[in-house]
Amino acid sequence: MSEHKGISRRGLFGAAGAAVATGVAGYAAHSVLSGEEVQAADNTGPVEFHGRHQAGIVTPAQDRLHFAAFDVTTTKRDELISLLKEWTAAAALLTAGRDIGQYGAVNGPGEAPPEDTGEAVGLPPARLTLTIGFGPSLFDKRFGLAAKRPAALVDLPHFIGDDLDPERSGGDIAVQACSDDPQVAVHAIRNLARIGFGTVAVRYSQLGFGRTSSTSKAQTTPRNLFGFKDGTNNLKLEDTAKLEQQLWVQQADGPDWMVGGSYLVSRRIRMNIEIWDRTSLGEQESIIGRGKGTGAPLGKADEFDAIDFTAKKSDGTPKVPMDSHVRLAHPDFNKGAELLRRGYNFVDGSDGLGRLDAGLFFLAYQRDPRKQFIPVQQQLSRSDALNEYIVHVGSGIFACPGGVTPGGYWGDKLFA
Ligand SMILES: C=CC1=C(C)c2cc3[nH]c(cc4nc(cc5[nH]c(cc1n2)c(C)c5CCC(=O)O)C(CCC(=O)O)=C4C)c(C)c3C=C
Ligand SMILES: [Fe+2]
Repeated sequence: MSEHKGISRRGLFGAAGAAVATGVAGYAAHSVLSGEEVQAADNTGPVEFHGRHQAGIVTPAQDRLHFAAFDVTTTKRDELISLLKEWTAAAALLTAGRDIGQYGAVNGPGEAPPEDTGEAVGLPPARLTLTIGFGPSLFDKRFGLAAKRPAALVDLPHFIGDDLDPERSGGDIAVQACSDDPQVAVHAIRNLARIGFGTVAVRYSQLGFGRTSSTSKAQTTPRNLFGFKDGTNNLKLEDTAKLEQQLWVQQADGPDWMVGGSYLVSRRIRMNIEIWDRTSLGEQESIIGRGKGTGAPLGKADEFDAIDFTAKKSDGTPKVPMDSHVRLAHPDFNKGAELLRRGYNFVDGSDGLGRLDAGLFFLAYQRDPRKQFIPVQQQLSRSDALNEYIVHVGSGIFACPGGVTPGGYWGDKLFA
């Protein structure tokens, strides 16, 4: 862990006097990290919270997720702004691996509830990132934001096969917490929800494990619950020119408050793994369009070989079938559209019918969902061979603004 001022969770006990209480809304203003991302060799270190873009989008995907969608329960704009300020100050501390508040978990007065819930005491930051997004419903009449709703923040259309649960869909605000330690991610969401009591309420939340995408070429490609490598042909942080083209909102796109930001689409996709597990290896590979062992495109040897959509088998049929997932999702068949996928596996117990309630919590960031997620999903929902094994049961779309500068707060340009 890097050296910086303030009380780290590791050095917390008895150190309350070292906290300097000058932060936003009474939160201890420990100095922020001095600049570039600090990467401990064992992935326990912090990821810089401030910057041009929010962390948690293109920064290397961590192994665990706690995603929460909130409804705003206050009707007062000032209260919402105050909460966003408090959340920002807390997020800067949490991502630096520190307790929140002036006194943290255990150094406050014995008569009052602790400022920090305490379950992360002694744990390192574990690359925690906290990423905020604003849903379409926030731009209704309540907070005077209707004129600031980005044109790209559309309500997602119904897709063929959707079986969405409204209680697992939507949300005024989303916070994505990613970390390599599940306790650190859960602690972050729990404390943000606690700070928000009376102003926001959790609408739904989702835990995820085993990232299903790489967002950096330095990462190995993980596997999803169908056992396939997932994230091979993803946007990666090294593709800087492509990121400007496909991921980050540009000045010309507008609105101003979204420049440097990105749009998040979340889909809770239930995977019928018991049926999948009775499907032959050859059939599974034909459905995805890649080999299960190597992750290579069908007809190729290596994972990162380019897909040859023209290659034919001896019987004249395409090696990568017409209804295979990778063919239908590929930019060549989607007017060049790409996504930065950042999803996680989930298993939420079983469903009472002997089946695991398991799947993929699909998260994808993009510059404009009208040109990216929506047309790609329209095509997939019509023709993807994978549809026999999956069903989309939850959905959200969120405008994630650019990064916070020191002294600023989440959404400051939106509320300016
Ligand atoms: C609308 C976008 C997508 C949804 C929804 C989606 C669901 C989904 N995907 C897999 C498994 C794999 N997807 C793979 C590639 C891939 N998927 C999408 C988009 C959606 N997937 C894209 C854009 C791509 C890349 C296509 C390309 O350019 O080649 C792969 C292959 C490995 C990889 O490149 O990542 C797998 C495996 C599941 C199981 C799933 C729903 C549960
Ligand atoms: Fe996919």
